[in-house]
Amino acid sequence: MTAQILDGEATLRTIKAELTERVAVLKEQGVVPGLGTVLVGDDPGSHWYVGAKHKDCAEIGITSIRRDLPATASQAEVEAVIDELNADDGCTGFLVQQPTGLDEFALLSRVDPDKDVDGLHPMNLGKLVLGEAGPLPCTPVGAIELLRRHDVEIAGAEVVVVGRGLTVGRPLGLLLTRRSENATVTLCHTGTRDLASHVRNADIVVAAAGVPGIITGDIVKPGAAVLDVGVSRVDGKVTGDVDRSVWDVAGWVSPNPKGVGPMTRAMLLTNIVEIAERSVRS
Ligand SMILES: Nc1nc2c(c(=O)[nH]1)N[C@@H](CN(C=O)c1ccc(C(=O)N[C@@H](CCC(=O)O)C(=O)O)cc1)CN2
Repeated sequence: MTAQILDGEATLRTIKAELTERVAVLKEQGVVPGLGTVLVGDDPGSHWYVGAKHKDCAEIGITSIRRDLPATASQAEVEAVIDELNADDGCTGFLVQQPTGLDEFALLSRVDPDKDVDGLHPMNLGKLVLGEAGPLPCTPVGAIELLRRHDVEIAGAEVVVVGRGLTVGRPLGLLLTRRSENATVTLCHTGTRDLASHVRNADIVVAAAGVPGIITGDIVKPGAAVLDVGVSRVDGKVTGDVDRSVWDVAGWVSPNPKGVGPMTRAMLLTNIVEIAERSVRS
């Protein structure tokens, strides 16, 4: 068996085409959505991600504001830029690219929750826990959208999420257990005693551990959907958590790159457009 591909790049292209039409409608109503990004330091990966986000915006008609700060920037200097974007009417929403090397909880908390396009402000994470509407974190919601758009059944599925980080594992567990998704989730992490026994039972596996090759074919249920969200750099190349042997056993695999990464960008664009649409309605 060779698994089918959960193609994030093709899905990003489809979502961009849908959003281009929604941005055009907003413009007819006098609203031009604008994304702001705050980038601290010289990390090449972060520079690539931020560059890609601005390119995506330009392609669908969203303006963007880029604030790049040196690695020597202090907490207070970054917070001053956040205050500036909070007050800027041309900025529909913005994000602070992670990692910054600074106090990230303080930075996230300082972003106006109504402009939080990453869905990572404590108030918006609280809304997710309470089941209230609000912007959702881009990578976990992107993983779910990737499954949906390839007709992988989520309701009733046994899902194993490997990794308990703030941007992927923890919010993904919350999202998948909402009534709208209705999955049963096991959240595994570095303290899990027998990872293989959990993965063997799963209809859907989401690997976000950042450990290259941690998910191997011998521990995957035949026909399962396996999403590779882990990002490590091995000899300068992006390497995921899913070993090549999984492709011979699984029913679906999201490659890495070109799987969930592009979906993170698609959901960021969606969050910006939704915030702009809400501003028209209110
Ligand atoms: N403020 C945030 N910081 C970070 C987030 C986030 O959601 N918000 N997530 C990651 C990085 N990230 C978005 O910022 C991101 C990751 C991956 C991709 C992507 O398209 N990747 C490509 C490959 C890129 C490469 O070759 O390096 C792919 O998977 O095909 C986009 C955005 C951490 N920080």
